Amino acid sequence: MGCINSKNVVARAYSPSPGEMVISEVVPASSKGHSAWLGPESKRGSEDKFKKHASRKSNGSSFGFRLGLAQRYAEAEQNAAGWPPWLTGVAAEAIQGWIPLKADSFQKLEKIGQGTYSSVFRAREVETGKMFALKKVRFDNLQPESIRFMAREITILRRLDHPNIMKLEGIITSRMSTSIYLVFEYMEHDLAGLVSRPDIVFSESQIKCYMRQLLSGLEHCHMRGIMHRDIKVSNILLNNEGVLKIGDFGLANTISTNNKHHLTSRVVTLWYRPPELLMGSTNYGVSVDLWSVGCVFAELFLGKPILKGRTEVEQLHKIFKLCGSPPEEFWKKNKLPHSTMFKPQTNYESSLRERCADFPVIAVDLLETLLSIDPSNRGTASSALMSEYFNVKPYACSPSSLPKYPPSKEMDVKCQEDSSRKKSGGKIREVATSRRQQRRVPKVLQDPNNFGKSISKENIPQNARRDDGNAHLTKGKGGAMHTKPTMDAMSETSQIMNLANGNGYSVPVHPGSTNDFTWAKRRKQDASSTLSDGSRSKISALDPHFAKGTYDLTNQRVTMDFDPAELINAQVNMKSSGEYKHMF
Ligand SMILES: Nc1ncnc2c1ncn2[C@@H]1O[C@H](COP(=O)(O)OP(=O)(O)OP(=O)(O)O)[C@@H](O)[C@H]1O
Repeated sequence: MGCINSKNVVARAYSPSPGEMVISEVVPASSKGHSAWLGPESKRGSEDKFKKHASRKSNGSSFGFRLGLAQRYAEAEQNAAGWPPWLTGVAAEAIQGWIPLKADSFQKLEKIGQGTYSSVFRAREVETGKMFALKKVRFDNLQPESIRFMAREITILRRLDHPNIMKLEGIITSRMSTSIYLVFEYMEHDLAGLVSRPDIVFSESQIKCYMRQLLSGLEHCHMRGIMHRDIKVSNILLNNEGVLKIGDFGLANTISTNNKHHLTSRVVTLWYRPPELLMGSTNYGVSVDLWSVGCVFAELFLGKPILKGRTEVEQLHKIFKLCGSPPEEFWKKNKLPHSTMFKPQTNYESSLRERCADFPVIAVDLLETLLSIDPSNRGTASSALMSEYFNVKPYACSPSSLPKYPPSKEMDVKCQEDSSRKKSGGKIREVATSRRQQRRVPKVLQDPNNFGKSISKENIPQNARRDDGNAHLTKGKGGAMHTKPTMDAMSETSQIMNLANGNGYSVPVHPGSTNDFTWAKRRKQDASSTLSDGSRSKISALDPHFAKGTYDLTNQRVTMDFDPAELINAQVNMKSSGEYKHMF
């Protein structure tokens, strides 16, 4: 093993062929360079050793022993490179061939993004002055499943290499650290920020330009066997050169080719979630992303989300009203877990063409395909790119001709909304308070350790709440009130537990909502309600039951048996221990 000095090195993954696990190389950041690195040589050394062990014909136990030794050797090598043992111990493949970047190589600037389970900061690389985005991912380093879940985002990002996919430049951590920052190129905007600006109206050729880039990035993901599972405007980033990149692979997963593996249906942010997931499908494919792309496409024209449900029931109701309720064959063919519960008694005709009367007809043709209730009718990213929409005038403009906007992010929009709310004062606060009270009543959380036993939000220990310590109900982008992440994650967990346990289905119903989904309300089996911020994804490494319902990249079933409240507790403690305070 060579001398290792991680200072000022960047870790880059080479372009693997489709489906191949990434083996990466590490190169010095600059010609001024710093000493040796854990480069191909040293990696090759360990691989050769491994092969030697593996190729020798020996009995099973001896092979297992040697394999264990090889893994330990690789782990020790990674620890020596500066990776923390809690990471190398459970997710060595995610960081294979890379060296951690050092925190003091970056000057942390302002916060530019607040995801449900991450905070994103703008940062300047000290040596080059170049801007980067640092995403601090929340997870619990004491829980292997939580680490593995977080590492999955890294492994997936390293599998991808395309101009329209956010590139992972490196990872900041250290042997002593309990946290991780993912280092990305800095992007000035996200599509949520641009779409919600009233002064920005996209032209047809601009929309085509964005859509072409979005579909190209997605085509690459799908061809590499990855489904994103959280396509939405705030996960679509843009730089000042007009280049669009798909970001946030926190919920991404590999495509299950043989349909043997059950995937979780608790993915994709509500407003962008396809009907099959709302109805509990567990053997879906890349078409879930195409539905979300359809929602984004419509939002580019409308300037606001096309399907803004406040609950899962309402979301599905809105979908059927817009796209038409599916024919009888659909229900027979798809056999979705909750179809009997969600099958509407009234048949709806599609109202998409009326609703999109102002869009170009050719755009609605593509939109109709993407927003097909039946996933098999949505086509693929490649077929969308080849559709007539892109082959008629006005053609897509070139990215470089797109106007330059002042930095606009989802977070900026939220801040503006917050400050204008504050300015407008008491009246709105009153309304908000009464809405909050209204919502608090039915919000009952299932104790994940005790099926059927309900615990109210107020009973959740203070220190199990998220470190931002904000009020638990805030106003979302679209104005809908929503619960804060911990509550979301825990309520999500309880629902998953309900389903997994065959406890029936807690149909989420918005109090006082007047939608005509009475058939769903009638089937409600308890008072639980999932009130979501439809613009936020909700599952993460802090939600063990998400991991439970999904597969890691080695297709191993993930099992977990710990209490999410404890897990969150542990994380709060970890944060307050201050080990990392010196860093930023
Ligand atoms: N490379 C980047 N450059 C600039 N801003 C970024 C970058 N990556 C993320 N952001 C900003 O941070 C926000 C949150 O990032 P991201 O979606 O990766 O986090 P998340 O926790 O998964 O969010 P969510 O819960 O909304 O899915 C983005 O919407 C975007 O505004």
